[in-house]
Order: sequence, then C-alpha cells, then structure tokens
Amino acid sequence: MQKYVEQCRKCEMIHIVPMQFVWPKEDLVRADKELDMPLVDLEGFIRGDEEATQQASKLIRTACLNHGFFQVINHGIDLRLITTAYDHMDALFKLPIDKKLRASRTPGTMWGYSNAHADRFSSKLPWKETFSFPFLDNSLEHVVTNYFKSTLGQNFEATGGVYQKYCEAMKDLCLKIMELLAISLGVDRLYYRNFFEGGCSIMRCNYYPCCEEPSLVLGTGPHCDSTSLTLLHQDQVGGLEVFADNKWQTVPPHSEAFVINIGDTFTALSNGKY
Ligand SMILES: C=C1C[C@]23C[C@H]1CC[C@H]2[C@]1(C)CCC[C@@](C)(C(=O)O)[C@H]1[C@@H]3C(=O)O
Ligand SMILES: O=C(O)CCC(=O)C(=O)O
Repeated sequence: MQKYVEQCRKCEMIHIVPMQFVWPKEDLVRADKELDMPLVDLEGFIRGDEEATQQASKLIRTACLNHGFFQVINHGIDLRLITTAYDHMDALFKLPIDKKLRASRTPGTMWGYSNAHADRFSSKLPWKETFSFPFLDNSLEHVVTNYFKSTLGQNFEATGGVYQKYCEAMKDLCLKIMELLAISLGVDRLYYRNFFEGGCSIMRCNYYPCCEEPSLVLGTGPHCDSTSLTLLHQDQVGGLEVFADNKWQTVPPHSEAFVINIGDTFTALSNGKY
C-alpha cells in the first residue's frame, strides 16, 4: 500500500499553480550569467558634445551587432516622474479585480487590462497582469489622459496625466536614441528620427505578482519584440533575462537606467545589419 501511494504521489506531480501557467521544462532554464551590455551615458550627446556622441554611438553599435540590448543613463528623464509612474501603477494593479476587468482589453486591440492574457491563450499563460494603452503625439488632445478617463473613470484623470507625461518623455528619449542608431549605422542622423516623428507607441505596465512555485512559471515567455524599439524601466526586483550567445543571461535592474532593445522592425529598417 505504502509503495503504491508513494508512486501515485510521484507520478501526479501535485502542485498549486494551475496547469495553464506551467511552462515546458525547456523554457524554464534559469540564467546564471549577467549579460555583457554597455551602460551608455547620454549626457554629452544631449549637450551636443560631438566626441561624446560618437562614443555613445560606438557603444550602441557594438551592442546592436551583438544582441541588440543596451542601457542608457543621464537620459534627461526626471527620476521623480518614474517614481510617480510606479506609484500610480501600484495603485492601478491593487484595484479590486472587478474594477480592473471593467477596463479589460478590447478584443482585436492591444489596449486595456489583461490578466495573464487568459482571454487570448489557454496554455503557457504568462504570470503577469498588464495594462496597455496607445500613445501618439497629438497637439489636439492628450490621448493617454483621455484613455485613462474613458476606461477607468474620472478618478483616474491624475493617473492618466502622469502617464501622458511619461509617454511624452519616452517618445522624446526614443527619438534621441533613433538619432544615435542612425549615427551608429552611418546614415543621415535624422533619418530614423524623421521616420518615427509622428509614429504611435504601445505603453505597457507589467505587474509580475509573487508566485508560490516560481520554478514552474514565467512572467513573460521567450519572445522577440516585433516592434522597432523597446524602452523598459525595471523595478528593483529584477527578473529580465535575454537569450544571447546561445544562453539565457540576466539584466540586473539599475534604478536610474532604461533598458533599450531593438526589435524585428528595426532589424528590417537597418537592412538586417542589427
Ligand atoms: C507588440 C507587442 C506584442 C507583445 C508586447 C509587444 C512586444 C512583445 C509582445 C509579447 C510580449 C511577446 C510574448 C507574448 C505576449 C502576448 C506577451 O506575453 O505579452 C506579447 C505581447 C502582446 O501580444 O501583448
Ligand atoms: O510587453 C510585455 O508584457 C513583455 C515585457 C517584456 O518583454 C519585457 O519586460 O522585456
């Protein structure tokens, strides 16, 4: 009897996490090495110092010829804006689930609240909640502020205003990086900046809740960004991993830095060089 029960316990693999969130073993590989990626200081470039600009573009070129990831500091974004954005995001994800579900993602779009993308997938669900919204520079209206008011209600106008400012700051930083990418590729330094000037962006807030069985789940599954450029600020918990040199490597958080990575669209825009 004892043995039988023992065998049952072994073969049933009893765990707490629902099966939809359990990832295949081949995806659950822990990174043990830190990614070799440059920390690019943008202060000189922003001040118009040509030597510092060339130095920054060289670091970016090396990173983009290798794995496409680099970090930027002294980027000109007010660190208090980042802190305020986190405070508002914390309040948003702490809302009761019924209130969050009222802002659920509109089918066929990327915009709104999503709980593990459970409305889109039925297995290998990411262990995260997300809130995504569009941004485009529009002098006629504050697109982000209005989005928060229309999806979460008038009480979220202040939060919308914070993310309106945050998205404007991200767009400004993105265009600066597009200039450095152009210089690094030896093309007209305004080429990509002009191309993306009027473009729209996806802003996504990610909340990765604690998990009782972290070795079975992933906050976000392995992927390449299909977009052109991703600007990511990590909180101090960490967990971001990048697949480079045929192994997963960690990107430790740096509170004053943004992690930048080029996506598939930019690879095409560089004619496959990056
Ligand atoms: C354009 C996008 C779609 C996703 C967010 C951005 C860039 C990465 C994509 C994603 C993260 C890749 C993994 C699956 C995904 C569904 C996710 O886990 O969030 C993807 C995002 C999405 O489709 O919402
Ligand atoms: O958009 C997402 O949810 C994925 C986030 C991601 O890939 C990242 O944080 O690097």
